[in-house]
Amino acid sequence: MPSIFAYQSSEVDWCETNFLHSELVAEFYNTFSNVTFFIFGPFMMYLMHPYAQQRNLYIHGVWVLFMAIGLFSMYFHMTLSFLGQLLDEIAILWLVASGYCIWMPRSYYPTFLRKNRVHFTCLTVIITIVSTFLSFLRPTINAYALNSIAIHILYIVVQEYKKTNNKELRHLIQVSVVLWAVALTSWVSDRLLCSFWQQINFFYLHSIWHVLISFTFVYGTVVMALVDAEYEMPGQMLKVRYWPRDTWPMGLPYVEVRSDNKNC
Ligand SMILES: CCCCCCCC/C=C\CCCCCCCC(=O)N[C@@H](CO)[C@H](O)/C=C/CCCCCCCCCCCCC
Ligand SMILES: [Ca+2]
Ligand SMILES: [Zn+2]
Repeated sequence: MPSIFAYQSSEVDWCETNFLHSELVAEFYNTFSNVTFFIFGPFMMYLMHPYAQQRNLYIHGVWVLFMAIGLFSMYFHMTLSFLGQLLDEIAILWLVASGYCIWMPRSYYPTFLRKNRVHFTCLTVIITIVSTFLSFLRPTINAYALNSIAIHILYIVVQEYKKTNNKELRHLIQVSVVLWAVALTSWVSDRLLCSFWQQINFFYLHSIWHVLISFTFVYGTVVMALVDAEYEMPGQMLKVRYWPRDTWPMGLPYVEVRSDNKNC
């Protein structure tokens, strides 16, 4: 039985040809396409700092986990080791869990929790600890299980889309869903249609997934911050801004906190 650190000890192997560009890096493009996690992580931490100060400083932990995913994902694609695979998947699990604890609107909590965020956080942490142990049992299904969490997030986002008249929020939800749908199509296609992609020498779908899912996460956090603020930050208004310019057709969204003076 190979060591968990050994190159190619994972049962998962992505469509990109192994060791094509280097003897040390198994999947070159899949490894270096994780660079977006290292760029967006610290940058979003900086842009969202005023919001985190007002709402909850634990939000910075989300960006730390996001960067940890980039690091573990790089290690995984570089080695295709079992340890790399598990670290990557467990970090994703904890990122999703921390997103739930911070931003899940109370109206979606199970009724027995009576809209208590502390109790919801405890329940989420217990489920996440159990899932962390379960992830060792059938490692090949972990990624599919993680992707299926998107169905629940999508349900919440669609409900909030139907409720809101906020044009900025509606636009951000539309962009997030399109980004996520294209990202997921790339991920699934790399997994299931690899022989076709190899015939036409196009091995980049999983790299495209890395870039698109990191953009989805940035857009998704701004969506959740706006939804959450409607319930949890009365008297304060969140204004959506884009880096580097609000007027550019593409940019990184973030929120600015303003006092709501409509009662003055
Ligand atoms: C109210 C709750 C809000 C919680 C928001 C949490 C959203 C999490 C979104 C993105 C997570 C980023 C995951 C990046 C993974 C990158 C590493 C990677 O590629 N790993 C692969 C192996 O290399 C692995 O196979 C990937 C597994 C699948 C991970 C799926 C994560 C769930 C994505 C859920 C996105 C829902 C977005 C819906 C937007 C409207
Ligand atoms: Ca490969
Ligand atoms: Zn990956």
